[in-house]
Amino acid sequence: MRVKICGITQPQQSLAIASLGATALGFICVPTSPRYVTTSQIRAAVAELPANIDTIGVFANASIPEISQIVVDSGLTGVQLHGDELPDFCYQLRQALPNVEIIRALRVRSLEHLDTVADYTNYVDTLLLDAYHPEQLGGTGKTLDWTMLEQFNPNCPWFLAGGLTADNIIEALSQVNPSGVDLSSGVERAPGDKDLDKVAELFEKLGSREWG
Ligand SMILES: O=C(O)c1ccccc1N[C@@H]1O[C@H](COP(=O)(O)O)[C@@H](O)[C@H]1O
Repeated sequence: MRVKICGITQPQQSLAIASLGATALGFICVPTSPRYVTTSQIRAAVAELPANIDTIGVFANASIPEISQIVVDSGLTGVQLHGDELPDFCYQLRQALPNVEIIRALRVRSLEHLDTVADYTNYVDTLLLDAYHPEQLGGTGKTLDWTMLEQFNPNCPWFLAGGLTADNIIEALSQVNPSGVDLSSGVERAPGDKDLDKVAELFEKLGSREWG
């Protein structure tokens, strides 16, 4: 299972979190976020990491030239679109960045909202489901109603996100069957400052689940 730890702001933490077992690290490129990092901070973190770690830039309603510039300058392997980006935007981004993973994050308000997922699956590599919050785009610590996702089985891989922690990850995965999980505030001391003990506990829980 892919495990993405998002909202990294400190290069030394990115290496430590990768060593603990993360398969992907996320860097917030949304200027209003308390976890925002600049292109040069991302480049410094990416340079420290082994090549098998996916490095994902998180954007919200940025333009294709802006996203492309940051991806090229920092060496990111993927882009997470966390705003109101439409399927055509994902298609255009794919043309601009053909070798970069495109993850469309959907902030799910209701079961009906899940119907929009089918509009995206032809244009993205991966989906990500996050909880809806009326004032914040992400990193809210709010969980989704997992029972709503019991039958969720899109035509592409998907991450479960939203309020996941070492304490609730096993319960979440007993109800839904994602290709990966994505955690941010649930493994932090403060926004952007990851708690390595919580990250280690997360991987212990995930490891014990894999071995039954
Ligand atoms: O973390 C942020 O500050 C952020 C800002 C703008 C868009 C997305 C953001 N984070 C994403 O939110 C989800 C869930 O976070 P949490 O585990 O509930 O804290 C995650 O995918 C982050 O990438």
